[in-house]
Amino acid sequence: MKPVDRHLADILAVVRPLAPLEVEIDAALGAVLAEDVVSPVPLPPFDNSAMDGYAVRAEDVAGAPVTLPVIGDVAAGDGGLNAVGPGLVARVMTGAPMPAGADAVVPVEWTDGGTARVRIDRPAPPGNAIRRAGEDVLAGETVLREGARIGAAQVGILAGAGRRRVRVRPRPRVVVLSTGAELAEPGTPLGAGQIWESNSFMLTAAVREAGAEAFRAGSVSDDPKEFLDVLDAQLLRADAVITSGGVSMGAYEPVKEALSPLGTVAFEKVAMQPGMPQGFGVVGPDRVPIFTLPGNPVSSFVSFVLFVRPALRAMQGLPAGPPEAVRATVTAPLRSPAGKRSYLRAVLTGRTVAPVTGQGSHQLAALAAANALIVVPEDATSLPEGAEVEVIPL
Ligand SMILES: Nc1nc2c(c(=O)[nH]1)N[C@H]1C(S)=C(S)[C@@H](COP(=O)(O)OP(=O)(O)OC[C@H]3O[C@@H](n4cnc5c(N)ncnc54)[C@H](O)[C@@H]3O)O[C@H]1N2
Ligand code: MOO
Repeated sequence: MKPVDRHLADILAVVRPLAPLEVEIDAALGAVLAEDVVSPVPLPPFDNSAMDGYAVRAEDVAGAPVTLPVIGDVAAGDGGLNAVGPGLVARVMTGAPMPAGADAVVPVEWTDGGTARVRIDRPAPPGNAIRRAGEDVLAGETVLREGARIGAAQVGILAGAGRRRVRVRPRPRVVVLSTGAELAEPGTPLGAGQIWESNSFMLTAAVREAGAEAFRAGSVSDDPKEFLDVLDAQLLRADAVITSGGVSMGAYEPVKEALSPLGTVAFEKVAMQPGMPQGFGVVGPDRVPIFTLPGNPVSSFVSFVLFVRPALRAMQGLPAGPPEAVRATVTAPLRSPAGKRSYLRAVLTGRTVAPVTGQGSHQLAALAAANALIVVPEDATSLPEGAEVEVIPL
């Protein structure tokens, strides 16, 4: 059987980062930056008041209480300003440029709030309540680096640094397709021998959690011809395809039957539990990567975490490799098949990890109750309670 690490390496050798493109910052959320972003000006661009109050010369209010004449108002957005001469003050608002001559702001709470003359009750030291030009960012300073995921705060600084468009790697568009004659759409009644279709919903959600865009193409029955037709129609909008089911040893394995003759998708047994039957390759004229995951829901999910998520990271230009793991002490003895790496569903709490009840690869409720996978190495068939194990947080 093929080692897990080699299967991932084979996948990462094929997938490529998507070509960068320029988008409006409105549309950049969730994408990965494909350039360093530099601010053309200092931020803030000018010295300005941090509070509503009065721009003063600190030396004039050192002996407060004092009463001084107010020469006028400076609002946020005001341009041409009068200088504040000795013994004079100007009323200023938060964000307003500091008038020349003034070197401190007295908050309105420290005054009687006067508009022609103002009584100032407390002294303000030089620099009080002033936000200096360049205090956040210097002119020419890099505010975001290539490879950063763009979240709300990153959209904020793009706009704040005056950018309207930005170069990003787009979110990969991933088509998700389930196969199986037994599958009924959730929300419809179950017929004899049917189960509700869960994998396409779960994998679509997993794709979105991984920062990519997902299109759920629903499920097709066990007819390889129908599978190929649907795949063909979906390829137009796909940077990658994920299928579930139809890849093991049964009499009706539409995915394997349809794709094997192409010669571009390899179906292999990977030394892992769950998730042994795996397929990966490329399809269509654009050689779109396709992941054919096993149909058992837990197998599908674990395969996504181990193989598809790293590939989607690589397509976004992010560092890609095996999922990050931590070490923890296990609260119960563990068993694992010889020669396979097991990924047991578990609850990780601090530095201890407890396997959940229900380790079958059909036991989706147990997966939903878990927040981590315990990794049991290929050469271990059992581990005692208290053993230190590797754990992948989910
Ligand atoms: N004789 C053998 N039988 C099986 C082997 C084997 O090596 N020899 N491998 C087993 C393993 S391991 C797995 S995993 C499964 C993989 O099978 P397939 O990928 O072909 O998937 P199916 O047969 O279509 O389905 C398996 C199982 O999962 C349920 N399923 C499938 N799709 C969905 C879906 N979208 N939503 C919910 N549940 C789904 C399906 O009903 C089956 O119960 O093969 C073993 N057999
Ligand atoms: O890969 Mo299967 O997951 O062992 O049930």
